[in-house]
Formats: sequence, C-alpha cells, structure tokens
Amino acid sequence: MTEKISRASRETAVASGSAAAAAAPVILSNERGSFAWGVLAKRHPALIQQVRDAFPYGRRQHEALDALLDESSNGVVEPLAPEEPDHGRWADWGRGHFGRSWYDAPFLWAESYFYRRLLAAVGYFGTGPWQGVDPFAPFKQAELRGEAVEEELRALDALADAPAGERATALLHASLWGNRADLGFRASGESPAGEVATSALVADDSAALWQLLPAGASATVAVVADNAGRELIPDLILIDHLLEHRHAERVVLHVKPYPYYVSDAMTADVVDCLRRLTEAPGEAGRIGGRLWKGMAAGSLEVRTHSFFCAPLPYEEMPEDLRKEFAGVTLTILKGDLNYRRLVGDRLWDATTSFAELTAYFPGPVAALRTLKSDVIAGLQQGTLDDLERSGAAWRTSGTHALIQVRK
Ligand SMILES: O=P(O)(O)OC[C@@]1(O)O[C@H](CO)[C@@H](O)C1O
Repeated sequence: MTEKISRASRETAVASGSAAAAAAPVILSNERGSFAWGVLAKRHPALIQQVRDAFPYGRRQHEALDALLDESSNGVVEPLAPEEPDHGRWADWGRGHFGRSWYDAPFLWAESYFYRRLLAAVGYFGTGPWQGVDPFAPFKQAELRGEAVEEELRALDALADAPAGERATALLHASLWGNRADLGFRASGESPAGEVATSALVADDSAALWQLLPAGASATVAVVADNAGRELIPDLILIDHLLEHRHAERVVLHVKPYPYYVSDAMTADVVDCLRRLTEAPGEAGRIGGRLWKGMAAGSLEVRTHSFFCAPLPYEEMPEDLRKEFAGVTLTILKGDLNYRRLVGDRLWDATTSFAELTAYFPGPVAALRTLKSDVIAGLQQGTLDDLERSGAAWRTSGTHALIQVRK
C-alpha cells in the first residue's frame, strides 16, 4: 500500500527565513484519503463518540458535542466562545481560518483547535461541575492498569543487572517506542501499538545523544513529554537512568497544562505514573521510589507552559521558553506532534537537513519519535529509497521511528 500524501499549501506557509521552508508547503487536510484528511474525517468523530460514552455528561455537553461534530464535519470553523479564558489568543491564532472549512486550515492548527473546542464542549474551563475533568482520563487510566504496562514493568527486573551501556540503549529505545502507544490511534481503530514486524529506525543519532551527556558532567536535561501511560512510564524510567548514572544532575520534565491530543501527559498523569511505579514490585518500584524522592530533592522537576498546547511551531516559542531551553545541556522532544512542531508541519523533502531545520532551537535538541504523520526530514537518500521501495505506509503507521540530534 502506498501512502497518499496530504495536500499542502504554499500560500498558508508561515513566515520563515529559510529557503527550504519557502519551498516546503504547509500540510492541509483537504486531500481526500490523505493521512491528515483521515484524522479530521474519521479520528475526530470517533473521538467525540468515545468521550461521550466515557462520561455521564448532561444535556448541555451532549448538545455541544453534537454541534462540534456537525461543525467539524460539514460546517465552517467557528470561533471559541467569548467566555472561554483564552478566547483572545485563539482569535489571533485562527485569523484567516474562521468561516472556512476545517479541512482548508493547516493540519496542525485544525487538530490543535479541535482539541481546544472539545474541552470547551465538555465544560473543562467552565465554572460548572465538569470544570477540570479530563475527558481522556478514563482511557489513560485503563492503559495504566493494563497488562502491557504490567509486563513492561516486570521486564525491568531482567535489565537491572545488565551492563550500563546495554541498559542505556534498552531504556532509550523503550522511551522511543513507547511513543507508539498513542491513544489517538486507538480512537479510530488503527493500532500502531500492536505487534510490528517491520520496526525500524530510519535515523539513529543515539551516539550523539550520549556524547552530549557524559557521566558526571552536571548536565541539566529538559524532557518535553508527549503521551501519558505507556509512553510516560518508559520516559520516567529513562530519566531515572540519566540521574542514577549521572548523565544528568537535574531533569526538567515539561508536560501539557491541560488535556490535549487524547493521551498527552499533564501533571496528574505524572503523578499517576509515579504512583504506578512506586506500587510495583522489584526494580520498577525502586525506580519509582527514587523518582519520587528526586521530585522532593529537585533533581526531577515538572513544569508546564501554555505554549505546549499552542497550534504553533517551536520556531515561534515565547522568550521565557527559549531561555529555558537555552539554559539546558540537551532538550529531548518526545513524539510525533513535538517533531511536527520542531521541524515545521510541512511536506519537506525527506532529505532536508535536520540540523538546518532546527538551527533556530536555542540549544542542543534530540527528537525521539515514532513516525505517525507525513512530516519527515533528515533522512539519508539511501534510506529514503529503501523506504519508498518497501511500499509500506512507513510515514504514518508508527512502524518506524527515529532518533535525531542537533548538537
Ligand atoms: O505526538 P504523538 O502522540 O506522537 O502523535 C500525535 C499524532 O499521532 O496524532 C495525530 C493524529 O491525531 C498525528 O498527526 C500526530 O502527530
């Protein structure tokens, strides 16, 4: 099966200095059969249904969900209600998209706005009884209680006595492939988290990553988390390894300030994962205990920023976040969405240099991502040729992954 690549627009390209950006169109969702189209046409309606089924919402929420389903399927983009706290910000970000089809807006914007509107529909920021109730919590919790997590935690016992290098690689890969566990995929019945015969790294700069973090160098590492549960657990285990083996003296874990992209991690999810770890027997429990203490001691700190839920590329990050990333030894960005925001949600020529695209980033940066959307850069020509020849849906199915580093 060959992939139908999303349609893209040069006109909607955001201003960017590089010539490569000028040539790489922004991804839209209006190409029927493309990945982006499928997200809006299938994944979003399925998600509305799942959220609706997961809570005993009242009439008001059901009506708002009906209206969102209708608008996003058949209508034009409507602004956020004036009483929503960030109405002004979204009015700015959405200029040019309101009154037009959702499918004609940049994919990144449309997806991001969909999640914001879903929160509005269920009253997440309202003053009523559903205020602050994460509509995705039941899915996250079920995953955390599931057999897969149980098994992954048990497997840590076998790794406890492995040589440090072997353990480091295994934990880095666990964090990387943990990104395949994305509840957004499951909303529409796709399953990148299943058994994958063709798993492969399309780029592997892990040697550069470890070079940036020699043991004992008092490094601070920023980890920008992606999904909760099955991804955040291995992220936390990797963080413990960095701290234990003195690759980092301090780790700052950045999470979302509110629910986003179904399974994205917030502070509450960090707490749930730490609790899951500490309550586990064996090595998992020991790791959980160390991390719990690390939070109190300041070697592990959780932070959040509204920019993490903004429909913008990292190139447009605000000054405070820029300073934050400039001040650390390495920033590790987890997941597909962070990758799209890091390099720009565009149809790059897949061999465009990753280092050039991320030159604006204020410090060394590593992307750990399974491939779940059309965006890809930094591939060797030979790798690209092999992937294209395979005929597989390698860009979007989550069967492939990458570790890319810009020093
Ligand atoms: O950032 P994650 O969790 O790795 O992936 C999120 C993600 O798979 O969800 C979208 C579809 O809903 C994709 O476009 C995408 O990037």
